[in-house]
Amino acid sequence: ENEDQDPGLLMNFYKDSCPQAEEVIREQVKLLYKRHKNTAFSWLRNIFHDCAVQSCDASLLLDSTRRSLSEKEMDRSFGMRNFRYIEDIKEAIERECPGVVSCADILVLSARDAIVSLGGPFIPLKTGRRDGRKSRAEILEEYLPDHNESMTVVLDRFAAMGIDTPGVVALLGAHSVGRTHCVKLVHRLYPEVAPELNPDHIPHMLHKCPDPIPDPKAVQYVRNDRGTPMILDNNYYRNILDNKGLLIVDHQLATDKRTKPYVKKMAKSQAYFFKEFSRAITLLSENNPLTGTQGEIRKQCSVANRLH
Ligand code: HEM
Ligand SMILES: [Ca+2]
Ligand SMILES: [Ca+2]
Repeated sequence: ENEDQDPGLLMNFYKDSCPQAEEVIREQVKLLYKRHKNTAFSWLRNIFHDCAVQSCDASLLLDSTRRSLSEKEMDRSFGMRNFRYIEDIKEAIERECPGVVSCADILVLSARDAIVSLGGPFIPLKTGRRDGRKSRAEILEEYLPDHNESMTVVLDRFAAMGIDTPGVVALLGAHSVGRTHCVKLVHRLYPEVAPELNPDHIPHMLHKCPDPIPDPKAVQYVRNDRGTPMILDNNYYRNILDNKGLLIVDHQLATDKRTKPYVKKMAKSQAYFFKEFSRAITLLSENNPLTGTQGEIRKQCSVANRLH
């Protein structure tokens, strides 16, 4: 193993080994989006949950085994969905170039293409990531903030990846699409409604989450952005300034004096939001990857390769 020959991440890493790789992923993401719009939310959430937990190494995609618990089973991953469709993308790629393109790169590029499907910016991203061999479930909570985390902790966790305050504010803009299940919200509604919540938003939240202890099997949720639920735009910032943020972390983003100035700026300018979002997604996507001869190219995204 010669470390000097590892070029690390590169633009179009597969240009010789699998020239059609990025195109195949783009087509698959588009096809899946046509059939199931919410796949795009999942690809966007995946890049956070994989890359922020130590490395963009597709550890998130591994299923539980007899020996180890999957990251997907952890409470922080609550509500994550559509993992089986990542395998469809992987299978399409394997048909073209078997054993060449990592699940880690598929995860990152599917997020990139999902952002475009949702009306967000096109973000050029490097490739060349390799797949990790183990779940990081046991350390996941050290990296992923909880929904009611303090802004100090949130900013610290992102700063450790080189993502600054405007970058964090922009990334949380991902909550301009998708949904939040009632289990993550009822503590703001019962026994008393959180006083900071906008009174115009409360009846809707109570209607969607009528039980203080939601049945974990019932799919009860509130859309993150009632205005433009399917579009990645700066409406999220207007919502949170209007006290319509669903999670405590969303609300704090609009009130903490470190983040509020950027929230206001992004609420005013979609262009500024997109610029900061693109920069922060790039940093997130390059967090501590495995490259060169590290890790492996998984055959199937949900299981590590068998060693002989
Ligand atoms: C402090 C950081 C964050 C916290 C605490 C957080 C927490 C959450 C929670 C609790 C949900 C609701 C899950 C559910 O009930 O189904 C959610 C949804 C979502 N999050 Fe985050 N999040 C954070 C940052 C991010 C980032 C950085 C991204 C992407 C760049 C992201 C993308 C999403 C998306 C797209 C959804 C909707 C998923 C769907 O509808 O399937 N989040 N988040
Ligand atoms: Ca990971
Ligand atoms: Ca929106």
